[in-house]
Amino acid sequence: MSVVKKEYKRITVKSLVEMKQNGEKISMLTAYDYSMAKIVDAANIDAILVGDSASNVMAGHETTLPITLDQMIYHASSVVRAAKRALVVVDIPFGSYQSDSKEALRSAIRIMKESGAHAVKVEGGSEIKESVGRILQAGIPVMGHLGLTPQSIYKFGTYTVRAKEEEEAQKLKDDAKLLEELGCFAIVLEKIPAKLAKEVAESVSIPIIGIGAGGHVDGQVLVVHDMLGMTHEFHPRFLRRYLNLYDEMSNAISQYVADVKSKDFPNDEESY
Ligand SMILES: Nc1nc(=O)c2c([nH]1)NC[C@@H]1CN(c3ccc(C(=O)N[C@@H](CCC(=O)O)C(=O)O)cc3)CN21
Ligand SMILES: CC(C)C(=O)C(=O)O
Ligand SMILES: [Mg+2]
Repeated sequence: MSVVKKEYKRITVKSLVEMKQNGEKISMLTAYDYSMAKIVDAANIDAILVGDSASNVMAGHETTLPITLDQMIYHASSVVRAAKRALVVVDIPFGSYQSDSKEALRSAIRIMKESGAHAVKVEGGSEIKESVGRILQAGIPVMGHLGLTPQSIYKFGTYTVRAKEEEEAQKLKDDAKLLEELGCFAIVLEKIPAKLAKEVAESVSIPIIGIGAGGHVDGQVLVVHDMLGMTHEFHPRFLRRYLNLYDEMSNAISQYVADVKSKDFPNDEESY
């Protein structure tokens, strides 16, 4: 009997750029652990984001600020072991790239070396251009992130739609151009008007991946726990829920508790 090994064609940063050129939309979801990443990868997702939203979803923090570089590397290495096909992108966490470009490069190198991921993502535009440039010079692909940038939540105070006013919209457009010129392979645009996101997507040649940025961009990203309905208290307008896993899991776990209490579990067939 011959063992047929399943062949996967790895998605690369180049594949994503080609997908934009061919008008094929890019699908991206987060994952923070091996079991979830296995499922996401096997469903033919194009890219997996090891988001610093792990700070909220995995660790229960109020914001993305507390998660550390070591913790991101732990999540990323678990995801990399599962992902056979998807491109794996890792958020550099707050505090690991803002001080200076050397620190930024050191953080990016640690992520690439210790997790085996394929690219990093950073929040911001002109403020971090030296850091982005330096990481790119080392041969590490960088994804940008503009619009609602959760690592600077305390500067804004709210998670409302960004760049509704002309001045902020113009800065966002300039930042997108700058990130493209620096050599970023893609940009996430979070929670901005669809019209502005469309303009940006049409003005740059690198893929624009939206979350709450409308349908006229090159791809979409969501937090996987949100679209599966595990974070049932979170319901922004941009979120489409494909399952209500919170309810399904609650019911299953309640049933297990009841079965143990009533001595229904385990039965003879489940015993030795
Ligand atoms: N589970 C989860 N999903 C995410 O998409 C996500 C995280 N966590 N953590 C990091 C950031 C934070 N993000 C957010 C947070 C809040 C809204 C939001 O729309 N919140 C309110 C509205 C707030 C307002 O208008 O003032 C809402 O409608 O739920 C959007 C994206 C996106 N990221
Ligand atoms: C929401 C996405 C884009 C993200 O940055 C994250 O999950 O951390
Ligand atoms: Mg993030």
